Amino acid sequence: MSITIESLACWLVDIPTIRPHKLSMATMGCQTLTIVRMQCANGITGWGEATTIGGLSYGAESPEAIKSAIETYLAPLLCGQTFSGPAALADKMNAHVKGNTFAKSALETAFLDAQGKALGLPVSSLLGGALTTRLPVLWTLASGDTQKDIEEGQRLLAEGRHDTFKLKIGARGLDVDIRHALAIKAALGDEVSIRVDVNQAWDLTTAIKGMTQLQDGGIDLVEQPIPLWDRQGLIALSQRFAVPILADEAVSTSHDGYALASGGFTGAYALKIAKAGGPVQALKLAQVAQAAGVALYGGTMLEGTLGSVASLHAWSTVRMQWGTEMFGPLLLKDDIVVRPLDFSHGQVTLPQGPGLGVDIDEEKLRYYARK
Ligand SMILES: O=C(O)C[C@H]1C=CC(=O)O1
Ligand SMILES: [Mn+2]
Repeated sequence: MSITIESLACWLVDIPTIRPHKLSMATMGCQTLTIVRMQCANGITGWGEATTIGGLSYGAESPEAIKSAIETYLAPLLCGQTFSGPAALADKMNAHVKGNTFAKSALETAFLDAQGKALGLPVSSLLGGALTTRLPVLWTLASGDTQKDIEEGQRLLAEGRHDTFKLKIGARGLDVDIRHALAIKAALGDEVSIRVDVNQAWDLTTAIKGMTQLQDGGIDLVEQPIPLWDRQGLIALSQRFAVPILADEAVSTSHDGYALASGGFTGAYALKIAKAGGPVQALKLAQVAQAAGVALYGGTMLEGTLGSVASLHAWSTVRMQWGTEMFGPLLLKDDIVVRPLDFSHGQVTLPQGPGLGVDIDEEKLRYYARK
C-alpha cells in the first residue's frame, strides 16, 4: 500500500540512565533519543527513533546531526512524496543523501510504522513475518566497578530477569580488565553466559593476549576487540581462537558483511538498525551472514522503546544464534511510550498491534524534549 508523507517533525529527547554506563570510549549518564513523527495522508502517523552512544564517541552522527540531517535535507526530500514501500523510500534517500544511516533508520522506522498501521499489520509482517513473539535479551554490566557489577548480576539472576550478561571492557589496562571479567564469571557461575565488548580498544597484540585469557576463563564471546578498520586482524583472530568473535563496529551494512565473510571471517555479526539505515537495511546484512554461515546477534545502540521495538520486529524474522541485547529501555529512568515492554525470564515480548505496536505518550515527549 502506497503511503504519502505530508510532514515530518523531530525532537531531541534527553532521558537520564539508571546508573552511569561505562564503555571503553564514553560514560553515559543520559541517553538522547532523536524522535521522528511522520504525518501521512489519511490521518496516519508513523513514529521513529535514532540513538547513538556518547555524542560522537561511538559513530559519525551525533543526535544533533541526525536531527539536522532530517530537518534540513531529508524532510524536504520526502514530504509530499508517495512511496509504495520501504524499498522506494530507501532508494530516494540513498539517491540524494550519502551515509547518515542513523537518520535514515529513524525515517525507515517511521515509514514502516505508518505502513503497518495503514495495512493493519505489525511491522514484522512487512519484514517477512515473525518466527517468534518472545526474544532473548541479555543485560550489560557496566557500572565500572567489579563488585557492583557482581551484585547487579546476582540481583537480576535472582529476579529471573536475565540469564546472560555482557561486560564492557577496554577502558582500563589489560590485566585489570581480565581480572574484572574473570571475577564476574567466577561469581555468577558456569551456567551463566558472560560475553565481553571491547569496543575497538585493543591493538592486535593486546587482543591475542586478552583473548587467550578470556578463552581460558570461560568467556563465551568477544565483541569487536580491535579497531573497525582492521578487517584482516579481525579475520585472523576469528580463525585463531575457539572463542567466537562478534563483529560490531566493523560491520554496518551488507557490504561490510560480505567483505568480512569473503575474507574468511568466522563468528557472528551484531545487527543494528542505526548502522545499516533501518530495519529493512539491517536484514540485508542478516541475509549476507546467513548465506556465508556467519551467526547473528540482535544489537542495540541503547535505544528507547521505539527504536528497540523497531529492531525487535526485524530480529523476530531471523534466527538469532546469539540472541539479542535489546535492553535499552531498562537502562533509562523513563521513556515516552504509554506501555513499557514486557521483559521477563531473559526475554522480551514483541508488541502485536498494527505498525510498531507502540503508543507515544505525547505529554512525556513534550516534557523530556530539549527546549
Ligand atoms: O555494543 C555496543 O557497543 C553498544 C551497546 C550495546 C550494549 C551496551 O551496553 O552498549
Ligand atoms: Mn558493541
